[in-house]
Amino acid sequence: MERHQILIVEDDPVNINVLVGTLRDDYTVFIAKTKEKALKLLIEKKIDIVLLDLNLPDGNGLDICKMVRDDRETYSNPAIIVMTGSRDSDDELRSLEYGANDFISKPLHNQILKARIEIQVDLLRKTALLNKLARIDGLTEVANRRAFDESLVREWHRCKRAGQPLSLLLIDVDEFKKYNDAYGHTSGDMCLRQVAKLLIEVFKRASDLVARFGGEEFAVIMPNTDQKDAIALANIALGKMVEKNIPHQTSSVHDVVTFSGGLITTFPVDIDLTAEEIIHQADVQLYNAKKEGRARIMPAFTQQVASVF
Ligand SMILES: Nc1nc2c(ncn2[C@@H]2O[C@H](COP(=O)(O)OP(=O)(O)OP(=O)(O)O)[C@@H](O)[C@H]2O)c(=O)[nH]1
Repeated sequence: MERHQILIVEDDPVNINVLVGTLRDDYTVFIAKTKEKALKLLIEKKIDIVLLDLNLPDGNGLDICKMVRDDRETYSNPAIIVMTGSRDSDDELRSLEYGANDFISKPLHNQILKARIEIQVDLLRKTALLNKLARIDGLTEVANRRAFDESLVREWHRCKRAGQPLSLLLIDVDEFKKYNDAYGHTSGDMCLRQVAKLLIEVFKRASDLVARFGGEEFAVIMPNTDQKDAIALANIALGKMVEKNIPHQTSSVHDVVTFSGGLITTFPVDIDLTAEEIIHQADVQLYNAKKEGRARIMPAFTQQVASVF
């Protein structure tokens, strides 16, 4: 099971010793005795839980709460449990208002502290699972459109910064309406699952993303992939599709299921394209592939377009 990371923000050596002794067997523990060190660790490490003392030598612990909650891009977004010797209910209220998840009074009771931490860990696990499920297509179990949209924007920014090309392949199963009509919707579903499985097998780099783009359309984001490699991979996928030998007797293209692909490679990388424009250009190539007779990949470099939308 995943070992969670806890950051103890506390300057009292006695408290630190007690906390480390209580937690080190079950968690990876980091210690920050100042606000500054805590913020540094929250940038550098993926911290899951912060145990936060309010009175720190260089300021109030609640400043950390506020900064972390206001800037989720910079800091890891941990669960925060405020610990304080104060019995003041205003402190408790303010902690919660500043984004703390829980508040616990000192002196700490080890078992209660551990139980409170476990509640937060359980919530983190459930949230992570929900986030994952919200990005998966139920039928094919590849990334869904939402995950695709987020990934394309993120990867395109990253490739531009790194001066790398990005290739995008849009795939549409040929004459799929006829397939559904001939073999039934359930067979159609099974066919889409097989296409997804095949794409995952071909586009297997950790940075590649295979997604269901909609209906019988799939998309593959290939960061840091030039046109030559992207064409080669797309053609391997098409070859494997034919090899799968899924009968499609009513297709005018082939007697087995095939697909058409529109491929775009951003080149040069510094042009001012939006993610929507990249999709649009891949879609134009997909249209061309269909027009040219289907069961083929139509590649192109991106062209600067005046306005697409
Ligand atoms: N079985 C199944 N069919 C789907 C699903 N999503 C979309 N479709 C079907 O996919 C078909 C797409 O039809 P069209 O857009 O006309 O395209 P096509 O028949 O593939 O024709 P071309 O793209 O021109 O080759 C429609 O009949 C949709 O009902 C799905 O999840 N399961």
